[in-house]
Amino acid sequence: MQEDAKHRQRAHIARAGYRLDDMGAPTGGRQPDRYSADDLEQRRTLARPLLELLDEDLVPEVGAMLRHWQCVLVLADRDAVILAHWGDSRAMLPSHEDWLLPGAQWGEAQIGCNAIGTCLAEDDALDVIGREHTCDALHHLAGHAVPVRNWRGEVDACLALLSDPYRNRSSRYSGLLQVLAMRIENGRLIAHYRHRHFRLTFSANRDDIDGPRSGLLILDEQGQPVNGNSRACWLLKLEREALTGTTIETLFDTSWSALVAHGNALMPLRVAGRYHCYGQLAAPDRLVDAKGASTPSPLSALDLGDPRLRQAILLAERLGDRGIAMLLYGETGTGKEVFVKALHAASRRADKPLIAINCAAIPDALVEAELFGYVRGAFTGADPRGNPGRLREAHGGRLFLDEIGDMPLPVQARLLRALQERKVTPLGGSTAHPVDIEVIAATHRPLADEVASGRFRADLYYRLCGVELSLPPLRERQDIPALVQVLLARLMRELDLEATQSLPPRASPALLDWLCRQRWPGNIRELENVLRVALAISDGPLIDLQHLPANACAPDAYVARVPSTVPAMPANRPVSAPPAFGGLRERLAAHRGNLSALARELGISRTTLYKRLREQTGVNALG
Ligand SMILES: Nc1ncnc2c1ncn2[C@@H]1O[C@H](COP(=O)(O)OP(=O)(O)OP(=O)(O)O)[C@@H](O)[C@H]1O
Repeated sequence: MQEDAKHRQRAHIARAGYRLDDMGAPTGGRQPDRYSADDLEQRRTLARPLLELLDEDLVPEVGAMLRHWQCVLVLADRDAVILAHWGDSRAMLPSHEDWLLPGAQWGEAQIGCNAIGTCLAEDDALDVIGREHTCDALHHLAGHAVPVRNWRGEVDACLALLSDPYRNRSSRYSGLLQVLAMRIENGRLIAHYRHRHFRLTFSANRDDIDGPRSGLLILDEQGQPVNGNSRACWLLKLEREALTGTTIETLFDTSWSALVAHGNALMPLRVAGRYHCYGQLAAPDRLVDAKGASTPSPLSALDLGDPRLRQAILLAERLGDRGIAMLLYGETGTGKEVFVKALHAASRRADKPLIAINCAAIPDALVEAELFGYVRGAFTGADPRGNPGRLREAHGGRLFLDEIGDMPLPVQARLLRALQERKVTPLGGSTAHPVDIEVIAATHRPLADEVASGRFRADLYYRLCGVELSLPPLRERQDIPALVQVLLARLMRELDLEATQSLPPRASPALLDWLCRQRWPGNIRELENVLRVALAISDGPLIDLQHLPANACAPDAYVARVPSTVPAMPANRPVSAPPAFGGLRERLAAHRGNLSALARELGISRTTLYKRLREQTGVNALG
């Protein structure tokens, strides 16, 4: 086994030599190149969950060990760029200090054979000691590195321990790195699947079933394996991709129902008739939740690092269950609906209905019936069976009144009464039905202005506005790189590219820079559309400027879609800056009246488009 490891190690270093011969190996003692502060910031933003996991959980546990061993723990990203380091930098020669600064590039192309760059090139754990380094400046260094995997099993970072070769304790360093890498891989898998999937951990050692060295399989609700950690693949002698083609029965000589019947108790298993082990099943958090255990809020999943969005999330988390009406501000496409769904899912009413009504999308004459319902035969054209209305449908749960500013004045008076009395009387009826609902309303324009101009009732405004939350426009968000990554991962699933593309899509630094500088009148919806096309055009995992759709390619043309007079947003107060949608009727004609196609082109929702058409032309675009 040890011989095997030595052989692999020699093979890695030999292959590095061939690669470097091809590239023209750098030698000497020059300082490593460093990325600019902006680029580094983007890289650190993308790696934020990983950095937090290390900072908050792992490093505090191993910090004493690092000090005792006088070594430095280093995290580098997929491109071998140093993101952070911890520990005792006395392990390094003083002349090495710059080599550890965040942004330093340890790729083979930059500094030749070294633990970090070569580990990432080989996708395998590796030691590079003393003179095995290409650069003489590193001859007084011992490096040990392991690849770090994401939930898909792909290497997206590298952890290394660096020390003085005379203090080097190779086997201990490698052991520690392996445990850290396994904990990271397991943590990322669990975080990704925890809400909807079962987790089966298995190990020959019953006392170590919770340990990082146990196999971990992710199973869907029918018990079908969908993913697993590297250890599970090794124990089951399967490639990760092959897991989805197996069943519990073939893997463990037991049935899914037998596993479920054991609940979360430890149970003996046999790995495909070969050897005995122990297994333990954990239910999805969604199911555990129902039994009262606490899980992270789905709202916090929206927090990618923007301070204003974080403030809205914190407020919503604190006040979501206190019966306080909330008024949500945000331009079109900033994610108001996504936010409300997450808020509801995070609240105590999560298993009760969330009923949404878009006041802008319903003809004025029907809003009242839609909200309050009607009895049989209340008016011509009504459903002969009557209709309970949206307020009663939301009973026990939450009512989301989107585009509240468009609610007709007479309906506002009725809504106020219903909210105060907590009772609803359907149109044409005489019985008042009690309703218990939380209310959240959303608007893209300041409701206070609507009140001042007499288009919105002041008393209803105060009733709805227990607390104001605002979602920042995309152009002001500070977490665009992280959001791009989230959107790319989702679009990859949506476009079904997972089967054909093994690496997760990644935006190039140039593209991220460009995306961060746009005005985005259609906000996240528009960004999503641009990325959807770019992902479809690109034929590999790296999405770059040349993959942008034609209308976005020329940055000037793209920015010019929004007049330069668009006012800057005040820091804390979201004000709608409606994009310039001139010539809508002509554009609609060009799409042969297809509203969805035009909405897609403009990066706005169909509802917003419909409203803009009404505002511009005074004509009902649908009719
Ligand atoms: N945090 C997020 N992560 C990923 N996608 C998001 C996020 N927020 C919004 N989106 C996406 O952006 C698009 C617009 O979101 P949403 O419909 O919630 O915005 P909105 O503010 O309600 O828009 P409108 O006012 O036009 O109805 C959707 O496709 C949604 O999936």
